[in-house]
Amino acid sequence: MTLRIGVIGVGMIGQDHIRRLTEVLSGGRVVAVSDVDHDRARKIASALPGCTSHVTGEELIADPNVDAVVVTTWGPTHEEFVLAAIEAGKPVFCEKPLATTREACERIMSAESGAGQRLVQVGFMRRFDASYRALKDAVDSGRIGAALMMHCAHRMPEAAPNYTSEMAITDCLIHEIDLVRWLFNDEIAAVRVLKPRGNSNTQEGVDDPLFVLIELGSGILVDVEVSANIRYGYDIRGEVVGESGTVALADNTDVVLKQGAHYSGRVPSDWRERFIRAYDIEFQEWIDNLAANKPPAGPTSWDGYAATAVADAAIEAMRTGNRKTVMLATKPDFYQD
Ligand SMILES: NC(=O)c1ccc[n+]([C@@H]2O[C@H](COP(=O)([O-])OP(=O)(O)OC[C@H]3O[C@@H](n4cnc5c(N)ncnc54)[C@H](O)[C@@H]3O)[C@@H](O)[C@H]2O)c1
Ligand SMILES: O[C@H]1[C@H](O)[C@@H](O)[C@H](O)[C@@H](O)[C@H]1O
Repeated sequence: MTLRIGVIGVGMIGQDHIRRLTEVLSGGRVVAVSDVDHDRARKIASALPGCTSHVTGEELIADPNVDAVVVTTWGPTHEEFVLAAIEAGKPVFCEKPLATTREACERIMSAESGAGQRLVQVGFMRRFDASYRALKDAVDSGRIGAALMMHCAHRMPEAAPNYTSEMAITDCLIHEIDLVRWLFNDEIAAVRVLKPRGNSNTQEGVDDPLFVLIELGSGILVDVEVSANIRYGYDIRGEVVGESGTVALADNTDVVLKQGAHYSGRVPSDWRERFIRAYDIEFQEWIDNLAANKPPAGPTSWDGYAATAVADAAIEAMRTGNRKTVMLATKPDFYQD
């Protein structure tokens, strides 16, 4: 059976996901699209066989030909579409963030648990990345002893013109927030945000880079550099320091060139290149689970909530310069593994 998928929001990542669902993966087909930019939606639909363009996301969700929904609109609009999909009883894959406030995430969790079935998966694709999975295997194997610290870097070559200091947290750091919760199977207890000397490549009024210190419940400390305008490429780094060894993500280059007494490799140009396989695996597993009538097995609404709650705390920490404790609700039984 082919899963008939509707995509709401056909901008950069929406189009990239449509490409993979159409050209790379099996078992799914994009049958409907929608975007506030109606012309863009119509254009995308006309290039896909048997695809309808809907004027609103709600119309798309109500379309009886749509079995499952992908939400790739701007963050503040995610809540309404995720809630509408839950209301319609349709599985929904929502790009990060699940929603932009913790209250909105709570409303989603309450609607989903009220519906009595897991319908939501959040697009934290690093959990599906081969390098991060190998990093987790190494940590879980105990070969480096207990993990004590982690150093991360989230480096982008050039921020979009609408980039703000808050987006460094809600759009970028949110990946590390989810990642360390998953990697160490623990919740984040507190966060601090420091502002190093500013990068002169960055727009006036934007704090870039940021240096973030995350404390996990177990006492593991994680530092994250978020650099939005580092020019040389899109570079995602991570090294876990254990009691008797370290394990780090390797550089993602296919070859190392040695020439003229130098060696070099490729640095990805953006997230599409760096995580291309992770997104493929994320979506193939999502389709396969739904086709087998199983609930989605990726990041849940609880994960989306926890990440947004930590991001809220980090924004407050950035504003005040102080350490901010993270207050999480009790994890509902519905989301216990
Ligand atoms: N997981 C990742 O690595 C990753 C990468 C990029 C983007 N994202 C997330 O995906 C989402 C989209 O990002 P993007 O870079 O594609 O942005 P984008 O601006 O390129 O595309 C967003 C699209 O949504 C449309 N849209 C906005 N509000 C809408 C609404 N109410 N109804 C219908 N359409 C609407 C816009 O017109 C636009 O076409 C964001 O939440 C972003 O954080 C995740
Ligand atoms: O929206 C993008 C995307 O989520 C990328 O994965 C992340 O590295 C970028 O920082 C962010 O701006």
